[in-house]
Amino acid sequence: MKRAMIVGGGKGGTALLGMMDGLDHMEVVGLADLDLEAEGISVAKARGLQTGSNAFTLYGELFPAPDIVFEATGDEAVLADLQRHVGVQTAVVPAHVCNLLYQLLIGKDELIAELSHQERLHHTVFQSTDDGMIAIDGDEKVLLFNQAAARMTEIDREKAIGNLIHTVMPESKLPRILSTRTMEYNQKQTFANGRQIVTTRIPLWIKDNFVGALAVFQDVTEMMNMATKVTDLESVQQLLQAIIHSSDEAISVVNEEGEGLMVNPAYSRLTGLNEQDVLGKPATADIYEGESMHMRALHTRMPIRGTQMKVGPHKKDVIVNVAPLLVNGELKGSVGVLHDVSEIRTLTNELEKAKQRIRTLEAKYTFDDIIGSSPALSFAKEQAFKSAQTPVDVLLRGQSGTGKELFAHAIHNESGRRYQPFIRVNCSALSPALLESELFGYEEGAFTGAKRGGKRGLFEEANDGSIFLDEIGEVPKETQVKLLRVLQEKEIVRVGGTKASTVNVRIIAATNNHLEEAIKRGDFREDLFYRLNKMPIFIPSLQDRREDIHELCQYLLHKINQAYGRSVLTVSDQAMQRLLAYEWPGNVRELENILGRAVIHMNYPDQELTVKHLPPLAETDHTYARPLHEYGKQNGSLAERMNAFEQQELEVALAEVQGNKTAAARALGISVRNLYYKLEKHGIVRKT
Ligand SMILES: Nc1ncnc2c1ncn2[C@@H]1O[C@H](COP(=O)(O)OP(=O)(O)OP(=O)(O)O)[C@@H](O)[C@H]1O
Repeated sequence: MKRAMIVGGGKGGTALLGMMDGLDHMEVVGLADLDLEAEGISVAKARGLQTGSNAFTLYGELFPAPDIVFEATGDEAVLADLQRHVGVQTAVVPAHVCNLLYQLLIGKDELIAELSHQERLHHTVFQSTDDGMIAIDGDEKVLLFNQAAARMTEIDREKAIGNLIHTVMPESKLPRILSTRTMEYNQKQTFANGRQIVTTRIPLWIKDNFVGALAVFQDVTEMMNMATKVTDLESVQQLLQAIIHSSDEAISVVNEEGEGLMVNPAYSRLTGLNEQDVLGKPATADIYEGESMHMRALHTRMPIRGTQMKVGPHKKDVIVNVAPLLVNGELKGSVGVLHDVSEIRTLTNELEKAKQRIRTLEAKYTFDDIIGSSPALSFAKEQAFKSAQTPVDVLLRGQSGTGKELFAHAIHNESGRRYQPFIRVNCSALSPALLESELFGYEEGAFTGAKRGGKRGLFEEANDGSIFLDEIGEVPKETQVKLLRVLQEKEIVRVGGTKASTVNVRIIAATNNHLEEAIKRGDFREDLFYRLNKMPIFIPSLQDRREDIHELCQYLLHKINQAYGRSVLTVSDQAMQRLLAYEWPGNVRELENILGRAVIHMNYPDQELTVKHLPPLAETDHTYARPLHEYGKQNGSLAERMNAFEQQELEVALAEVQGNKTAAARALGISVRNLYYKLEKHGIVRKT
């Protein structure tokens, strides 16, 4: 058995020590190394071998002396000296052989032990962590694939381990680390199944040896989704804020505690308070006078509308609407909208003005709406049309329902005052006292119940426009004086007042009364009559213009169809005969009523109005423009027949000259006075 000594306690020496364990013919007796802490020294000591830092010393101490000295990559010069002085056999083991030996004998075991140790450690860590971990060796084989990795990649662990990473996970970037050997921190990656991860890729070194690469990663899919949602929420919030900010309504929002959360620029403009003054402050911060409606809304969880209060340093009068903010039934705060009362006042004034303008539009008819082309009606229209062009006051005379109001509208609309007010007053509909205060207005305190500040009268309201005094014959005598004053002086005096004020109003009066008789009875002032009667226009009664009945029927049926949603187009010949034969004491209004009633009696799809639809009409003796020869066939005394003839002649003569009495009297060869007498006798005046 040969005795050997090893010089060098590094990897080479350690490797030689291990290798010689298995040799039968050689025994290691000592190991020298300058570094007494070297690995080989520790192993040698553990085996009870002699050790030392100096090869010469150790050689001398070893007895019997060794037969051979091995230099394991140590100092070859030392070895040569040793051989020369001591005469011992020496051998140099080259460095790469030493490394190989180490790898083979010790390093490999150690690596395996290390790996298995690490694997155990890793196994515990790997499997218990939520982080995914994948490790590959230098050949790209999967060494580690923990449960979290399997869950995130949806790849079976058993199928992954031992296989090449790119066959298991083609998208893996770990092979890159094998070539770069550089760590990659927090890299974003998307797996084949769509899950998003953030991974850190680590090169694996064991001692100086590069052995593979490890990836440690977290699934951030949920986080990314959350982040998107948060971003969405943020943009919704931004959108809401932008809406609130762009609103012209003053808005304030408080949280569930009643602390200011948001106000918009309109709020600041109205209250004079900015964000710093209210945000995070109690809801009462902006109130100068009144109770906080925010707090009440939060307390009651009910909206509150129309509360008046004063806000801000300028004590602005506002009306507040507040509503609680409930999200899924949970109270989140309250939102308030403030309205400037002064703005509301302005709006009210505007509304009043608009109302007045609408009232002027109440003069809705024009001459085109006056239907009929009979000479009598055409004459009246002509007169009215002409007078419309002048400022003259007009007196419309005619039976009830002949269209006097229609004429009044048409005159106003044809005049230069068409864009100014048109006020209609029915003088018979108001009590004498009320009529006077309505027409002329009153001063404050004029009577009990008079409004503070007094009230404008209708003449004042109609200033620059026209006033239509319907049923002028019904005006009480006391008021007639005042009317005369307006007509003559264009001045009014309010009830209870003394001061006269000027008005610029055209008067269009109407009556179906025989005013001349009223004068005789003392009921109507003569001076007023003559003043009004400067421009009288006689509207012919319907029985005096039966030729218009056809045209009127068409027009009125159209009007009724529109009102009742019907489509009646014609009147049968027989029904028309009936209508033509009737006396029409109620004139066009009565015709409209009769047709309306008939249409109601018709079945829905019927388009022709026949006799059966007509309500009973009182037959009349007055036949219109009956041919002369037919008079001979009439019954009655000569006086009666002459009477009827005279009436017929008067009517024809009047119609031919469009109601002009002077012309009619001339045509008949009688005086105007006599004509009036005869018209009166036959009741024709009342009708025209
Ligand atoms: N020529 C006409 N063309 C069309 N409709 C007419 C005509 N005349 C009268 N009417 C209609 O007959 C109805 C009565 O007319 P209006 O009120 O003008 O008569 P009036 O003479 O003022 O009556 P009253 O003296 O009773 O106030 C209204 O519906 C009106 O539209």
